[in-house]
Amino acid sequence: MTESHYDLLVIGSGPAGESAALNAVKHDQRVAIVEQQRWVGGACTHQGTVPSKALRHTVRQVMRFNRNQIFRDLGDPRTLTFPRLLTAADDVIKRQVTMRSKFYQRNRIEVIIGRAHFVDAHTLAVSHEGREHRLTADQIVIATGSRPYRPENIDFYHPRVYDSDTILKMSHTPRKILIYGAGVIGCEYASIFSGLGIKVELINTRDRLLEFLDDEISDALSYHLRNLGVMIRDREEYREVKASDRGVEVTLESGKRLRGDALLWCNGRTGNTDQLDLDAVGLQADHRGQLEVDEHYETSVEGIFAAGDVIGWPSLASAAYDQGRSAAASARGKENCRFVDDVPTGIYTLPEISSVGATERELTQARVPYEVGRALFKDTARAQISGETVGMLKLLFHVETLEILGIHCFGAEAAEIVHIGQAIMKQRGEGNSLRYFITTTFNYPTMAEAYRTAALNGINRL
Ligand SMILES: Cc1cc2nc3c(=O)[nH]c(=O)nc-3n(C[C@H](O)[C@H](O)[C@H](O)COP(=O)(O)OP(=O)(O)OC[C@H]3O[C@@H](n4cnc5c(N)ncnc54)[C@H](O)[C@@H]3O)c2cc1C
Ligand SMILES: NC(=O)c1ccc[n+]([C@@H]2O[C@H](COP(=O)([O-])OP(=O)(O)OC[C@H]3O[C@@H](n4cnc5c(N)ncnc54)[C@H](O)[C@@H]3O)[C@@H](O)[C@H]2O)c1
Repeated sequence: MTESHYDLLVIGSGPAGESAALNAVKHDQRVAIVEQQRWVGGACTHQGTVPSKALRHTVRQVMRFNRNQIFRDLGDPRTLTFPRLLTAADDVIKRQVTMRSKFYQRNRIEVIIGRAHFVDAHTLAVSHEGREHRLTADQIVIATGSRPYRPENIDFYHPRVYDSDTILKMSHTPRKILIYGAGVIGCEYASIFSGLGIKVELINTRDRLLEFLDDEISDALSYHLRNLGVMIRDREEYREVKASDRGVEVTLESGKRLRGDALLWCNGRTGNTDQLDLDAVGLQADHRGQLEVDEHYETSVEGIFAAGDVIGWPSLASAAYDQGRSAAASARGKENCRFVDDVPTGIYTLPEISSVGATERELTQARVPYEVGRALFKDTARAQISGETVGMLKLLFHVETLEILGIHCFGAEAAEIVHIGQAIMKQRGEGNSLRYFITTTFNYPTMAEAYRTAALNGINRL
C-alpha cells in the first residue's frame, strides 16, 4: 500500500473543494484533491448550476426568437425537444471541465480519482476500481457537496420518475410533467419546461413560492409562471406516487390525484457524508447528512474543516467558492478567515430573480422606518430596445439616513443588475446612500437607469 503526505487534503472537486485547494497551493502548501467522479467540477458542473443554467439560456433564446416578429418573418416558431436541449449543456460542461482541470495542472495540485473515507483525523483511504491507497495530511477539508434527497417510498429507478440529477438523462419530451417541490430547483425547472411548451404542474408544500423572497417578488414569480402556463398548487403534500408504463400519478394528502407523463422530484438535498466513515474521527452528521462548523469552517475535530453544501445554508455555488477559500485560509490561521453570511440570491427562473438585504416583511417586523423606490423595466429605454420589458427593481431604504437596506429585482439579467446596488450597500457609513444613484451619471441606455428611476421614485415619497 502506498502512502503520501500533504499539507492539505481536500475531498470533493466542486466549487468549495476547488477554491480550498487553489487557496492552499497559492500559499505554497502541498495539496491534493480527491474526487470520486471521473471528471472534476462537482455536482455544480455536472448536475447542478451549470447544466440547469445552460438549459435555461437555450430555452430563453428560443422564446425570444418565437416572440420577435422580425425573426418570425424568417421562419415558423421553433420548438425544441428535451433531449436536443440537453446537448446545449454538454458543450458548457466540457469547457468547464477542461478549464478546471487546467487549474489543477498549472498549480501542481494532485487530482486523485477515487472515493475517500477517513481512517483517522490525518489519514484518508481512497478506493478506486477495487484498489485502496492511503493519503495523510496535516489538515483536511471536507467539500463533498450534496445530492437530491430521495424519500424511500418513491421508486426513483422507474423511467418516469426523476430527480434533478437524473432529469439530465431524460431521453424523451413529456407532454406534461409534475414537479414536486417548489423550492429554487422546482421553480427553475418549471420555467425551463414551460418555456419549452410542456405542461407543468408545480406542487408546492408551502404557502407561497420561495417564501424567503420579498412578497412582491414572490407574487410576481407566481404570476409569470402561471402566465407561462404553469399550474401552481400551494400547500399540498404527497401521499403516494404511482408510476406505470402509461404515466405517473401523484396522490396528494388533500385527496387530489395529479397525472403526468413524468415526475421531477425537487424536494430537498442531503449532504454527502454517509460514505466518509465519520465515526473514525468522532464526527457526526445531522439527519440531513450535514456537518456543523464554527465561524472558521472548522468541525468539532481540530484540523478537519468543511465547506460548501455539506455544511448546509446557503447551499449555493456562489457561497461555496468563498467558503472553500475561507476554510483553507483558516487552516493556516484563524485570522485569515472570512465567514460568508452576506450572500445575494440569484434565481434563474423566467423571469430571473435576484435580491440582497432585507425584505419589506423583515423591516416591518423589526420596526425599521423604511421607504420604497421602484422602477419598472418597461419604462427604461434599454428594456424597450431589448424587448425584455417584464421586470422591476425595488430599493428599500431608511427614511432618515437614506441607507439602502434591501434590493429586490426580477426580470432579464436581474442577477447581474443587483450587483450594482450590492456594491453601494457594502459601503460603510455614509457611503451606503440612495443619493449615490441620483448624483452619479450612468451610461445610457443601460439597466443602471432603473437605479436612478427607483431612487428618485423613493426620494419623492419622503
Ligand atoms: C439543479 C441545481 C441548480 C443549481 N443552481 C445554482 C445556481 O444557479 N447558483 C448557485 O449559486 N448554486 C446553484 N446550485 C447549488 C450548487 O450547485 C451547489 O451549491 C454547489 O455545487 C455546492 O458546491 P460544493 O463544492 O459544496 O459541492 P459539489 O458541487 O456537490 O461537489 C462535491 C464533489 O465531492 C465529490 N465527493 C463526494 N463525496 C466524495 C468522497 N467520499 N470522495 C471523493 N469525492 C467525493 C462529489 O463527487 C462532487 O464532485 C444548484 C444546484 C442544483 C442541484
Ligand atoms: N439559483 C440558485 O441559487 C439555485 C438553484 C437551484 C438550487 N439551488 C440550491 O439548491 C438547494 C436545494 O433546493 P430545493 O429546491 O431542492 O429544495 P429546498 O431547499 O427548497 O427544500 C425543499 C424542502 O425539502 C425539505 N428538505 C430539504 N432537505 C431535506 C432532507 N435531506 N430530508 C428531508 N427533507 C428535506 C426542506 O425542509 C424543504 O421543505 C437550495 O438550498 C438552493 O440554495 C440554488
